Order: sequence, then C-alpha cells, then structure tokens
Amino acid sequence: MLRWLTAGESHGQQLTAILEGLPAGVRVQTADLDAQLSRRRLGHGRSARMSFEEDVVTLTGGVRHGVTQGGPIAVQVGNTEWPKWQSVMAADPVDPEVLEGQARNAPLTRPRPGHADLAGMQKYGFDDVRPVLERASARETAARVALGTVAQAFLHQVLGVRVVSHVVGIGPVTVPEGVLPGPEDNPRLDEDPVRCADPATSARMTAEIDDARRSGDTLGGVIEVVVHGLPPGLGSHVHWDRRLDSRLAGALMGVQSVKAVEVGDGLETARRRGSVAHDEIDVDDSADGRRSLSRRTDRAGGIEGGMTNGEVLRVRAAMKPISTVPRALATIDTATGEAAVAINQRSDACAVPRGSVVMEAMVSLVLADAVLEKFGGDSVAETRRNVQGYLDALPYR
Ligand SMILES: Cc1cc2nc3c(=O)[nH]c(=O)nc-3n(C[C@H](O)[C@H](O)[C@H](O)COP(=O)(O)O)c2cc1C
Ligand SMILES: C=C(O[C@@H]1CC(C(=O)O)=C[C@@H](OP(=O)(O)O)[C@H]1O)C(=O)O
Repeated sequence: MLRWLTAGESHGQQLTAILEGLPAGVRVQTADLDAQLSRRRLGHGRSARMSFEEDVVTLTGGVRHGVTQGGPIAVQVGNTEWPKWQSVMAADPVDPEVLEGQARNAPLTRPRPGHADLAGMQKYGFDDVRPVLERASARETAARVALGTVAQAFLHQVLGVRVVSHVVGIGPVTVPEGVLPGPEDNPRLDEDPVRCADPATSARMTAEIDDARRSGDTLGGVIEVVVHGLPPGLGSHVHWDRRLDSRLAGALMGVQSVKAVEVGDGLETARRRGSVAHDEIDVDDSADGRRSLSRRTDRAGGIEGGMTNGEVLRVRAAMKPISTVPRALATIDTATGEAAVAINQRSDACAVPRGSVVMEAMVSLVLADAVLEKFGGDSVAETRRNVQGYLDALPYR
C-alpha cells in the first residue's frame, strides 16, 4: 500500500511531503522534481506570484544517489518568498517590532464566496480568514506534484507507462472530439500557453482568458489525463473502495477547485444507447500463438468494472472558475456583521493549465498504488518480474 501526506501553508516556510510504500530501486533525482514543479508554475492565466516565487526542492529522505531505498520518501518544497511572510506565518509568537518590511498581518474578515474562507472560519472558530486560506490554497499542490513525480518514475520504470495531460476546455471553449495526445514526448504541448493539444483551440482559449482578465473575471475548465501502457487488471470489481475509477475520482476531486470527474466518455455515455456506448472486442491470432484482443473504441476510458482493461486510460477533471474574482463579489464583513465585498488581491485568473500537472500527479499516485497492490515487490526488479509473470500467464490480451 502506498501512503502520502502533505503539510504546510501557502505562505509558510516550506511544504513537506511524504510518500511511503514505494519499492527500492526507483531512479529519481531532485532535477526530475524541479522539472515537474516548473511545469506546474506555467500556463496562461497564472498570477504574478507564479513568476517571482520559486520552489526550492530538497529530497530529505528515502533517496540515495538518485535511487529510492525502500523507506519513506520525504520532500521539502521551500518558498523563496518566506522572508517576507515570516512574521505573518511564524510558528512561534513574533515580536511586533520585527514586522517592518513584511506582509501585513491585519485579520482578513471578508470571506470570498467559492473559497474555503467562510465555512472554514465557522468550522474552526476563527475570526480571521488567514488560517483557512493558508491551508486551503492550492500552493499545497506543489507537494503533491513532487510526490507524483516519484510515482510517475516508478510507473515508467516498471511498466513503461506514460501519464500525459492536456487541457480540453477553458470556460466555454472546448477542443474538438478525438484530440488525444499519444505516449511519445510532446514538447509542443508543454510549450503551449494553455497546454492544449489542438493549436487552433489553444488560440481561442488564450483569447478567452485574456478577455476574462480584462473584464475583471476568472475562468475554470476541463483537464484530461491520458495514460498509455497500463496492463489489464489494476483495481478491482469486488468492493467499492477497490474500484480504480472510484479511487481516481476521489484523488482528482481532492484537488482544490475540482467539481466534477469523468471517466472515459462519462456523461456522454449516459446519453447513448447501449449498442453504441461500449467498446466491442475483436479477437485476432498473434504471432506468439496467443489470442490477441483489440477494442473498436475506447469509450470506457480504459476502465471496466473498476479495473483497467488494457486500453488507454482517460479521466477528466473539471475545475470551477477561480473564486478570488477581481470584480467585487458580495459577502459579509465578519468583523462588523455588515454587507461587504470579498477580498480580491492578486490571484490566478485561470489555473487550468497549471492544474493539469497536478492532475497528472494525482493519477500517477493512484496508479502506482494500484500497481503495488496487484504486483507487490520490494524492489523495482521484483515488481517487474511479477508484472512479467502475470502478463506471460494471460492466455489472451
Ligand atoms: C493549481 C491551482 C491554482 C489555484 N489558484 C487559485 C488562486 O490563485 N486564487 C483562488 O482564489 N483560488 C485558486 N485555486 C482554487 C482554490 O484553491 C479553491 O477554490 C479553494 O481551495 C476552495 O476549494 P474548492 O474550490 O474545492 O471548494 C487554485 C486551484 C488550483 C488547483
Ligand atoms: C501559490 C500557489 O497558488 C496559489 C493558490 C491560491 C489558492 O487560493 O488556491 C491563491 C494564490 O495565492 P495568493 O493568494 O498568495 O496569490 C495562488 O498563487 C501555487 O500554486 O504555488
């Protein structure tokens, strides 16, 4: 079983993340984590914060000379802006004299509709939004991306799996049907300002973000994660919490601002008749004498009965528009009890392109867990042998 935890606040000194249960022998280096964290900071619509703040990654446990050792993997993601926030966020009481030149520490009392602010204040008995927004903030996803990078390295090294994401919708602008990135490296996708695989749609998405920003508004959208190279049989039909679709949905829904998850053609499938909703199976003779199977379509998104079926896995996550809307949203000032307008300082106008890197991380963590559940292994070599034994024993695939 793979377990992961994160700790830390948005303007805190650092995020801390732990991944426990990964075998020894996964090759991973600080530079790999840096590369993924850099991708998470990019994308049209990001806030100014993303351009001046830097993630400082330190692998502090579980990895030696670029190889995992079997123990818990510990990562710190430091925040270069910490000196400015030290007095606001220090763990121990701070002398007010030290406040000079640092961020303001006045209580925030105008909760943003759509953010965690109001419900968090009510639940924890705070008279300040600060402690709620600090932990609710998607800054925390930097820690998940760090761990997801390790999980992705494991999946690739054991099975050759490739986890790819692309943006399929920004606000009302959506990609045409059938746009699907392949398993090969796709530098154009990483260079695209909105991480959209279709250049014409990308231009329209970029314009949509510019338009929203100009009018003091924000946007959400839809991300698709595509996974190539998975064997059949990950997850299980036998119990609700073993189903891979349920685990993926929970992990994606656990990302800040995700309000819907779709597996394969999901919602569209519900509108179809059964005869055109499923993926018919063809049988062929393969060279090694084994019956080889192929599907005419992949409407199920590679999951049937809560298990991978050997086809390309496709899951989508829909992010709502950013709730720090520059155009004033109505709220209460909790200090006075009077009507007010919500806090609206700097913020992302659209975080969907950056969010796609977070979704890759969540999918990678869930899949690494499912691979270890099915194949076990205390070393990468052992997991690989177990995978091979399983695949060799399948009479058809
Ligand atoms: C990558 C990413 C970046 C985000 N950036 C912002 C932001 O700059 N401003 C903001 O108000 N919300 C942002 N959010 C969304 C909030 O974190 C989220 O709406 C909030 O925590 C409340 O959770 P909920 O939307 O799931 O209800 C971002 C989310 C993600 C995934
Ligand atoms: C810091 C990150 O994202 C932050 C997520 C976030 C939110 O409310 O979720 C709000 C913004 O922070 P601030 O309110 O300080 O401008 C984003 O910049 C990050 O992704 O590293």
